[in-house]
Amino acid sequence: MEKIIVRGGQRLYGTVKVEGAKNAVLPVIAATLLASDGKSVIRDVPTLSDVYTINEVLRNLNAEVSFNNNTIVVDASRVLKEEAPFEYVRKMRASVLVMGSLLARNGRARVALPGGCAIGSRPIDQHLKGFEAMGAKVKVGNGFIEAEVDGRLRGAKIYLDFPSVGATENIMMAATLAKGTTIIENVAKEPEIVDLANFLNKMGARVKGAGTGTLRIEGVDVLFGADHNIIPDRIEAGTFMVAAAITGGNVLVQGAVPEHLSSLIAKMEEMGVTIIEETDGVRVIGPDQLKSVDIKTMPHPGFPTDMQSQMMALLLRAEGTSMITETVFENRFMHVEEFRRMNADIKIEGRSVILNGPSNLQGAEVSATDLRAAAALILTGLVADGVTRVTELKHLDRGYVNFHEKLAALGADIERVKEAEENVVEFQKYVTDLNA
Ligand SMILES: CC(=O)N[C@H]1[C@@H](OP(=O)(O)OP(=O)(O)OC[C@H]2O[C@@H](n3ccc(=O)[nH]c3=O)[C@H](O)[C@@H]2O)O[C@H](CO)[C@@H](O)[C@@H]1O
Ligand SMILES: C=C(OP(=O)(O)O)C(=O)O
Repeated sequence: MEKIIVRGGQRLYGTVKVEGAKNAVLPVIAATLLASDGKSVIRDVPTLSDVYTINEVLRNLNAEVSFNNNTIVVDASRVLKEEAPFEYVRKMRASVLVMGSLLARNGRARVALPGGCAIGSRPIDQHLKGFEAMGAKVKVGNGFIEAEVDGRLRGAKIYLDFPSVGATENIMMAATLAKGTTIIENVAKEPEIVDLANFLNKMGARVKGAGTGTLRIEGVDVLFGADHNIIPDRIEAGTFMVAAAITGGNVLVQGAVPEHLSSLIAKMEEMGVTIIEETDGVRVIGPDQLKSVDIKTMPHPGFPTDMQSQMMALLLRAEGTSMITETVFENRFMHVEEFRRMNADIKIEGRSVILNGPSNLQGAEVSATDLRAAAALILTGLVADGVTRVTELKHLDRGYVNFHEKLAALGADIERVKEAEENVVEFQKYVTDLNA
């Protein structure tokens, strides 16, 4: 088992570069299946386990995929298969995003039912409602969802009950090759939706309205491979912004796009953090004492749920009482118990968490409950007294490239070890301290 070991107490200084966005690249890779002619070239792709998983999904569907130097090339021009098995969907829920493309290209798709996960039940009823409105027959049974259409999908008017990111993406992809025009209302407005729409339009699709509440998609007969650069990862950027602020450091987060981060910037400024927009990114300077604030997660441009646990780490250090309310996922507070192990003064009340700060944080052995919780626990370790060991790093590797190395380059006392190596590392530290 691997662990990250953090020794608290170092302020972070320097520059960190943001990778391409996980949540943009996954739907873009799924969209490459729509091209029956030509290759797609996707650049600035982060080397994350989720990316390797979706590449495997595509290869199993008979697409040719190569991944070198942060660039993916996909040739989906051969006849595609139609099934994404449970082995992939279990590893990564975003595998369901191939459904819209497959249905549009093949007229049939079979994808394993995702099931619940550590942050909530996460149904996909809104995706399926969209496919049905476009003429597909959807059947759920034996752990699979099967969707089939006679001939081509047909343009339709669809209203989403909630601005679901995945449903917006899946239905948008399906609609690109439908006969006629599709209008989707109450759609998600996340920057990753805009990135996907831009890629689809480069492929020859006609998508309008991305970034607003309504999408209008005129179906076309054929789509072609296209060349595309993925947008910077706003959640990775936000995580390093919190790392700078929590340690009272001064860090330039290179590649961070301020317009994608406006709710986070506003909340951090309310807490007393200095944020400076520079030409190539965002500089974050942490104050000596953070102020408490209240936060409510919402669909974009509201405060992102994917920054909730990292902000919780920051609020543990703030003076006074703060409240965080989670409205996007019904069960995204699993990390609270782990924070408690680090002596956090924190309690759950329904869909909210109340924090009384600043907590006198202590290093402890903690377990990552999901991807962002993994990052949040490591951030807490940066300011806790003593040593923090974080396990279950498979979650971290889904969304962060070389997280501990990037933090170490900024001055953190952090390393990643296999369990057997840990004793050796501890011994080396002991000898170094003795000689100091
Ligand atoms: C790969 C990716 O991009 N993941 C992001 C995406 O996930 P994902 O696309 O799964 O998130 P959604 O926006 O779809 O889900 C938001 C809420 O809507 C509910 N819902 C969703 C679809 C549906 O058919 N029915 C339904 O009830 C979900 O259970 C959840 O409570 O957006 C989330 C919300 O910003 C982020 O946390 C994830 O990091
Ligand atoms: C919840 C997340 O991702 P996913 O939807 O892929 O589980 C996330 O990125 O924080």
